[in-house]
Parts: sequence; C-alpha cells; structure tokens
Amino acid sequence: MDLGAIATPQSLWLVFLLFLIVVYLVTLSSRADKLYSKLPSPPFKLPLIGHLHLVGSLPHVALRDLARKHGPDVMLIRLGVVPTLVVSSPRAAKAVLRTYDHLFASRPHSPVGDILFSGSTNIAFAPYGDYWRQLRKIVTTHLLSARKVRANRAAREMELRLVLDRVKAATAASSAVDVSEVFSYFANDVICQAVLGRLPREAGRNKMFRELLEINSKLLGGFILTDFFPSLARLDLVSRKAVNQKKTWDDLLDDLIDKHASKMVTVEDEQDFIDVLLSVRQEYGLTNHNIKAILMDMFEAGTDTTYVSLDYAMAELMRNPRVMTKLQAEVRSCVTKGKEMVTEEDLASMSYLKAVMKEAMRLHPSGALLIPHLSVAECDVEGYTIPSGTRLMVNAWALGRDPTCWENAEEFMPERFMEGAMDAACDFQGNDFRFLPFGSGRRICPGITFAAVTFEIILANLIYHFDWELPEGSPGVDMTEEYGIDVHRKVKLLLVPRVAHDL
Ligand code: HEM
Repeated sequence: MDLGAIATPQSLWLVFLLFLIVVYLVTLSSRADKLYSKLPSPPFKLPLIGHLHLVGSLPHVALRDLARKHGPDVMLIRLGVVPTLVVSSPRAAKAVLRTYDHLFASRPHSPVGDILFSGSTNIAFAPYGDYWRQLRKIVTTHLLSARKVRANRAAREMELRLVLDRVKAATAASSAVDVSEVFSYFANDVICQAVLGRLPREAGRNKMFRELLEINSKLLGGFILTDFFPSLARLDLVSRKAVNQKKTWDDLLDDLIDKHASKMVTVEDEQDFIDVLLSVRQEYGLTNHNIKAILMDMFEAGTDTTYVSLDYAMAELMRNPRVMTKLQAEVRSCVTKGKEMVTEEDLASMSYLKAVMKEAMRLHPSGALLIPHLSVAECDVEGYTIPSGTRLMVNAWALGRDPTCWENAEEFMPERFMEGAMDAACDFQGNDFRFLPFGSGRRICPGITFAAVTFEIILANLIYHFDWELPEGSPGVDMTEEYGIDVHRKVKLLLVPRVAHDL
C-alpha cells in the first residue's frame, strides 16, 4: 500500500484534529475527577463496583445513613463507573432543584429505558431540551390539566362503584380483603379509563396492562446494573427481556391507536388520552413511537406511585387508631346522610383527609430518591464544584424524616399540616425542600392533580362506608419495606371491613 497517497494534507489535519479532541477529553475527564475528589465521599470504594456494595437492599436508608456520616448536605458515591451526587439536606435540594434547576434538569441515559421507551422518547427519561419541553407541554395542557382531570370524574366514580361492591361482598362473608390489591387495581383501572376510555375492559385489557406493568417494574426497578456499567448493556439478559416486553407493549398500543384512529372522538371532554394525542399529533409532529412512549409513561409513572401511597396511608391509619377515628369523623360529617358515596365535591371540605395524604407521603414518598437527574453544565453546590454530566439523586425519603426539620419526625401526625400548625403552608408543589414527594422544579411530577383526586376519592369512600379491622390473630401491620421501581410495603395489607351503621 502506498502510504504517501494516504497521507494527504487533509488526512494529516484530520489526525491532528482527532489528537486535539482526545487531549481535550482526557483533560476534561481528569478535571472532573479532580473536582469529584474534593467532594465528601464514603470510604471503602472498591475497584470497578465503587460504592455499590454499600447501597444494600434499601438504598434510600443506606444513603441516608452514609450521608449522616460522610456528607449530610452533598456526598459523592460511585455507582459502578458512574459518579453520583447524593443530596440529603433541604438547603442542598434547593440548590439543585431551584437555583440550578436548569442545569440539573436532564436525565441520565438508561439502556433499559431506551429499549422500552423507543430511545427514551417518553417524558420521564427524555433528556432536557426541546423535545422534552414539547412533551411536557402536551401532557400538562392536554392530558393532566385540572380541567381534563375533572372531565375524568365519571370514569373514577365508575371504578369506585366496582371497588365498593367488591368490599361490600366481603363484609357479607365477613372475609378479609386484600386492600393492597384493591388500591393497586383501582390505580391501574383509573389510568386505563383515562388512557383508553371507551375500550378499557374489552378483551381483558386492564389485566394485560397490570401484567405488563409488573414486568416493567422488574426491568426498571431497583439499581439496574446496566445503568452503572453501560458497556454490559449488549450482553445483558435484562436488556434482552426488555426487547420482548417492548414488542408486547407495541402490539397492544398499536392496536388501540388504530382502533381510536378509525373512530375519532372530537368532543374535548369526551376524549381519552389516545384521542387527545391523535388530535394533536400533527401540531406537535408526533410519531406513533412518541405517542406510545407517552402512553406508557402515564401507566408507568401514574399507577404504582398512587397505589403505594394509598397502601401506606391505610397501613398508617390502621397503626394509628386515633387518626383513623378522627378521619372517619371528618369524612362522615362532610357527607350528607344516606348518600350513596362520597363525591368529588365533598372532598373540598375534608382538610384532615388532605393532611393524612401529606403525612403518608412525607413518611413514605413512593419515589424515595426521585427519578435520577443529570447535570448539563458545571456549577457550585454547597461550596463544591459539580462537573457537567454528574448523576444526581435527591433523597426525598431522608428529607421527609430529617429530625432537624420535623417535630417528632418518625411519628404519623397529620395535625402538623393542619391550619395553624407549623407546617400548614407545606404543599406538594416543591416549594418546601423538606417535603418533595412529587419532586420540584422543571421535572416535578405533572400528575399531582390526577394523583391527589384519585387518592382522596378512594380513601374517603373506604373510610366512609366501612370500619376496618385487622384479621383475627394478626400480629399488626407489617411495615417492612422493599425497594423496586418505588419503595413499597413488602407484605399485602389484609383487612376485614365491617359496614358502618351510623351513616
Ligand atoms: C401519588 C402519586 C404520585 C407520586 C408520589 C409521583 C411522584 C413523582 C416523582 C417523585 C417524580 C420525579 C420528579 C423528579 O424527577 O424530580 C415524578 C415524575 C413524573 N410523574 Fe409522577 N407521581 C405520582 C403520580 C403520577 C401520575 C398519576 C402521573 C400521570 C398520570 C404521573 C406522571 C409523571 C411523569 C410523566 C413524570 C416525569 C416528569 C418529567 O420527567 O418531566 N405521576 N412523579
């Protein structure tokens, strides 16, 4: 081969340019490493796995304990090859989610998320930028707006009647009800109604979505190895399972989109999410892949989070009979005697119910570490320079239980959120950095209104119609936690309902 022919001035320039890029990248990474080395960090970092071995089966608890010792505000841990900033104090949370929200609003790359959500084209995993902004706009203005949530009311009431019938049947037989399952099915069925309105139960779809979500949770839940060792993604069994799972989602959603497209509903308040997305697809330039990714997000982000919050609330009510009695008294006094069920108008006057919801989410935020964020530029947090490209975890669970921020932090005391109390002004909107069950800033959950009404309406009705007891011989409510796609109670909540007679 004639090398002289290859070594043209252009190719020499190209080699020189490549050399400069390599030098630039090496300098950049060594600068980042220098900055990381200045951050407080736990000892016992191992080659390759970093601090992964310290994270254990309940990462939110382990990270809180590590932070107390090694970095109460900010701490750097290495998860495999990924440097991760852990934020555990309200001040540091404010810095990353408000002061530098624009710099921390991206998401780290998730190989499994890429497969399931067509290259992370869903809202929750999309990197910060124009595409994500468009999706957020679609979701907040067309799918999850207060008006759209109100328009879904009849569907929620229909699902609620089915739940009440099921529980009433159990009272007749004096048998225990799996309340965890009741909440889980209700959360799923309410989303099904919102997404596919006129077709939810046809062909057992509710059940199919439930099963698909269960598999999704296994694929996306916990600390996923390929997130921390991206080079394993090609060899990884989970990724291969994700490919099959994606095909099942695609078949189901493609069929639903086709069915909707062949018979479009144009009356705004009657449109389900698929109708809405089809009606705005041209305006926003959405492909079928984009539509499917958004729909999957609604299921993924809206189902288990709601169910887990309800399950914890009911578990806490059973452990705290004083609170249960007080809540029951409020709910029963706000509803006209003899009414078939608590309706959404009744909820407005139930301030203790709202306080119970907040208190349940303070102690048990289902997204204990939020969804990981990613920084897109260098910035200073708590006196440390954080390099661009740093993964961020905010320990919302630790913030909610910080004894320096909350009176009797470990106690279930909804009164703290009632008018006149110290924390009465606390809301879900991410303005109080001790209390972030829905996150804060640009990436705050867009489903708060949807979640709150779903939570309140079923809890109010279950408390209104029934008195609840633990099954005979039960040792009490087991609060053992499990970490997955969210933090949930490990053991199903079995309770015996009795019809309340004084209504
Ligand atoms: C009690 C129920 C819920 C809780 C506790 C909850 C909590 C959260 C949290 C902690 C985040 C991440 C915030 C961050 O990254 O900083 C999030 C994001 C999100 N949630 Fe929720 N959520 C709930 C219900 C819902 C519902 C019902 C929907 C929709 C139907 C929904 C849709 C989303 C979406 C799309 C995102 C991603 C936002 C983005 O990345 O821009 N959530 N949620």
